[in-house]
Amino acid sequence: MKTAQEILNDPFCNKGTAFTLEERKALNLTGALPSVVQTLEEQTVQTYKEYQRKATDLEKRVYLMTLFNTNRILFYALMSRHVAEFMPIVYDPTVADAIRQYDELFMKPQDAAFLSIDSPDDIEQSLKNAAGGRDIRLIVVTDAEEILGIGDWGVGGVAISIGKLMVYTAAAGINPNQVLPMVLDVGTDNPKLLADPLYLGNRHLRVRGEKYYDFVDKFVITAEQLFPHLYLHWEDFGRSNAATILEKYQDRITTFNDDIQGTGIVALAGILGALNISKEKFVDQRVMVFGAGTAGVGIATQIYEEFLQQGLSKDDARNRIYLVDKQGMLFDDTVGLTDGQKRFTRHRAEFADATAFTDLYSSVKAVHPSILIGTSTTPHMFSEQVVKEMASAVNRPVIFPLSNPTELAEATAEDLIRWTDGRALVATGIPSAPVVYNGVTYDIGQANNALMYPGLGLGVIASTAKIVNQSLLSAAAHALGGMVDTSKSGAAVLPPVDKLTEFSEHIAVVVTENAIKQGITKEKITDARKAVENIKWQPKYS
Ligand SMILES: NC(=O)c1ccc[n+]([C@@H]2O[C@H](COP(=O)([O-])OP(=O)(O)OC[C@H]3O[C@@H](n4cnc5c(N)ncnc54)[C@H](O)[C@@H]3O)[C@@H](O)[C@H]2O)c1
Ligand SMILES: O=C(O)C[C@H](O)C(=O)O
Ligand SMILES: [Mn+2]
Repeated sequence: MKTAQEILNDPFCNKGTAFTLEERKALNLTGALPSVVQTLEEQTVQTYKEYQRKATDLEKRVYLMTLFNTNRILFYALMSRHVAEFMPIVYDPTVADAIRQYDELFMKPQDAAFLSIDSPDDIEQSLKNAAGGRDIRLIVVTDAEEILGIGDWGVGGVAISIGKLMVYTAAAGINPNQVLPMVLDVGTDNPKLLADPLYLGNRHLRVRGEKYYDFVDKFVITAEQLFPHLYLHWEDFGRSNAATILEKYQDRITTFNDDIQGTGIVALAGILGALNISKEKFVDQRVMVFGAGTAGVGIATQIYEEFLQQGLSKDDARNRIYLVDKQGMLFDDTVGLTDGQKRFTRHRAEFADATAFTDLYSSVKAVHPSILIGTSTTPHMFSEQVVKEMASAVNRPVIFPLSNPTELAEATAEDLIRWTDGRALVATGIPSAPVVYNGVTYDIGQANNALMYPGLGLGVIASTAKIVNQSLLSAAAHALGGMVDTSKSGAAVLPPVDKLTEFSEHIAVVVTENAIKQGITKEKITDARKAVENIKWQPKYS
């Protein structure tokens, strides 16, 4: 039998003051708690009051993490009542501050697994230790080379895995007893961390090449053996490794890259929502993606797939997509292209003066895209000049500055609405307040993969899908893209985050139906809605 201290210090079974008198007696907790017995509701009132007293977002976050480490049911009961308010605190953008200060703020590992490339023989035992005998169904793993847009943060990047999983549970009811946040500590190329005496990770440069891929492979094989029902989510890997890893595993195991695929489908959903409002046709759009890295190429891929689905030939689909990166517009003879970029390059012969397109403005001027997406990690690049040039040729320009966190966004929603005289259909990566312009209130959708991955994940797990393929991703994008209120002027292109739990469940059901239809489920599932409802976890004391 566990001691009082073991029970009260285990966030998975601690109820704190909600232990009834009978439970206290049976579990040897009598006298180990103040005498009043509270309900879960009363506990959420108390903790929310205390939360509101915290002065800064980082203090709020530290408080919530303490609650998370103390009583997981109470944490999720509270978060489920305040999803939209807590998202920017436990997740983006405040998670970026927590990652930058990981070593200074460190108190507890928050049930994460830390795998070190310096001791690959410890992988199995480390995973077992972190799982503690739990039946793990979902891992979010990062190697932290490209955290949001803030670069390499080494072992501290584990906080993004933890944050993503908090959203999985709060939004979609993924059972928190069945998840494992992880970091692959393969070193860091961040000179600040390498020189910091407080740094908690491996103090050497990133290991690359064969040794890195062998380590990743050993992790995947071991995790698949230990956890036979695993859904493996990759987060914030660097530009070259992210795509290589996804391509290696996506046809073999149930796996997903959030930055490539999650971002691709949320951007597509936002575009479908925008076109519902403008009443324009998808196949008529010209798309420019600025910042053609992991997310940018992922978005281009989903848009390309949608063009194909809507009847365009491969060539016609490609011809509607333009990538712009540091070199300017990407052509087939551009130096330093990634494999992903090569799929969407243009021919210089298409333009009279193609040598001139070395920046975003000249590229926009040449093409006049109807859709402009930013995943460049570079703030202010959607300048007044760029936006006005685009808007001079397009009636309802669709403009999504998606770089995170806040300070890296290519533009603010407010500027975009103002510069286009209210014509732009805008979504941003981080939450944006509504913009009031000329008497109209413009609600701004949040095109963050957090709108998609929880529902997709719930559907994948509920359906026991063997793989996450293009059909499943498209189904998820369409499930979300159809949910805009087109009747109201100034409507957002995506549904609001305070409806996240509702639409995540809808996405999950659609994904499950799709997996059943494709015949890619491991178990025989017939009723999609029931399968989803059956696995949804609720934050309630048993
Ligand atoms: N909203 C979302 O859901 C979401 C999802 C994923 C990524 N993102 C954001 O997108 C950004 C990129 O993430 P990533 O994982 O693709 O990173 P990445 O490093 O893979 O890609 C960034 C790309 O931008 C290019 N770039 C850098 N500076 C540039 C400049 N001045 N001009 C043009 N291109 C430039 C780089 O060369 C690279 O190709 C980040 O800020 C991230 O937070 C947002
Ligand atoms: O983490 C986010 O907010 C979205 C995305 O995965 C990113 O890397 O920016
Ligand atoms: Mn990410």
